[in-house]
Amino acid sequence: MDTLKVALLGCGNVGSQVARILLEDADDLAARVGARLELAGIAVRNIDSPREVDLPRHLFTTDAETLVKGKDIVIELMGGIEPARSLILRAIEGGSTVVTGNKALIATHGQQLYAKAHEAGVRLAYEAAVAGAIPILRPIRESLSGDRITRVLGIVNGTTNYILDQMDSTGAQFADALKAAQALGYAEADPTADIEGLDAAAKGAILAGLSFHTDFNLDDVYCEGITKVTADDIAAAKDASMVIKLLAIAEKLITEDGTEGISVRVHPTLLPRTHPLAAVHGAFNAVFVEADNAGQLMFYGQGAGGAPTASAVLGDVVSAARALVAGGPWRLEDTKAEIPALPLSAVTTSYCIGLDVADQPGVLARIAQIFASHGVSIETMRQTIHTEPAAAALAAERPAAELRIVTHRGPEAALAATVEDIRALDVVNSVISVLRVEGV
Ligand SMILES: NC(=O)C1=CN([C@@H]2O[C@H](COP(=O)(O)OP(=O)(O)OC[C@H]3O[C@@H](n4cnc5c(N)ncnc54)[C@H](O)[C@@H]3O)[C@@H](O)[C@H]2O)C=CC1
Ligand SMILES: N[C@@H](CC=O)C(=O)O
Ligand code: NA
Repeated sequence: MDTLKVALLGCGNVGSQVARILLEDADDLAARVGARLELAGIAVRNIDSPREVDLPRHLFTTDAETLVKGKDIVIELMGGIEPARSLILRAIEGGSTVVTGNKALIATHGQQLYAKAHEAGVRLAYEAAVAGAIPILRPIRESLSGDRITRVLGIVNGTTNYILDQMDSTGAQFADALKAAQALGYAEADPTADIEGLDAAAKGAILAGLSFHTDFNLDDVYCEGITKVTADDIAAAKDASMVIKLLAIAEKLITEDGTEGISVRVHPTLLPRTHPLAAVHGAFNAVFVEADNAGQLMFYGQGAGGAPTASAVLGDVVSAARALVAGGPWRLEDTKAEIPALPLSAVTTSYCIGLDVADQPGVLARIAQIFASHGVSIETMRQTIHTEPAAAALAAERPAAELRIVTHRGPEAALAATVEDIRALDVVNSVISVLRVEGV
């Protein structure tokens, strides 16, 4: 039986699990591939760092550049842009198949990497980059390639879903929930990427690119993270039988002037508790795909964590290794559509606006008048009289009330302008929160 040489770059949460599976399941993998996958080496920063998985010391090297030379398959699990990008380019130029889980890299330098892989006739696979263990990229790229996708909507970041879920179900504080997500191996090396929505935005760009056969990168994605979501927002959502989730949404839209475009956005979103995505707990992810002929599909599973993500990496490795054994050519999509990315202002959505207002006659009428002036229609309005007035109300020395207003769907630009005009009203102490609503 032939042997395929595999280099592994990075031995953290995911890399260590990939190494474990390559060694423990070597016989099974060989039977599935038709060749043995020989782990030739693992590039690390420090050979003596403690690791969760016990791996043979002779495999470790700090010389990643030499390790990638002459390998059939290079697996990149270091994360970050450099030196991951240069090492991947070197591997591609050397004729190696590359498997990576690095969404930050694919969403920023994907086009350069695909072009190089295309030129070299090698495969670049990254199923682990989006929604961890969930097979989502291959179904979009292959199973749905005969259909027309119109919308992709999902929870694609495990860390933020874990944090929001803990805050909702146990009343945990944001910082404690984040620490737990880090300890469980869900968070990025710098968790800012998770909580500011950038990780989900990178995944949104990748999903949009494959779904709409065009090139998108991180800059095309409107991105809002969860750092402004407060315990009060979560409690208010609960009162209204809603839940807050960080969603990535990519959809095809026709603008007012008839132009077709794609909107890709990531933001905290209110969903009814009866919505299927509301039942996605912990670090689980779920992605809805809507296509012209298939209708609605939902993909669900573990979106983060060492072993689940390693499963997706190994899936790509086995698939690429089989292609190498069969000696068949690897074809990437040749022709791309050129559908523009649309700004957030082109989107139609619904808002839930939380306001701290003066509790006095005429306030509701003045607020309602502003909605009317922007053509935004109110669906529900809920008023709570503060037992403990907010700081802004105390400063204004007047009784205060909290309003939660949910609008009907309307143009994002009109909704945003409405909020700005309301913010300027003298009877409004503060705009407590603005959350978009889906699924109602
Ligand atoms: N942890 C997760 O749940 C998931 C992670 N990913 C992606 O997989 C990749 C790896 O993630 P984790 O394993 O969680 O990260 P990690 O931070 O646990 O591991 C990365 C490892 O690479 C090593 N490394 C970094 N730069 C290096 C260099 N120049 N030379 C040698 N070693 C270097 C680090 O020392 C560390 O041990 C990232 O791109 C991440 O976005 C994708 C899906 C899920
Ligand atoms: N940090 C990411 C890891 C998987 O992509 C997440 O929390 O989802
Ligand atoms: Na995946």
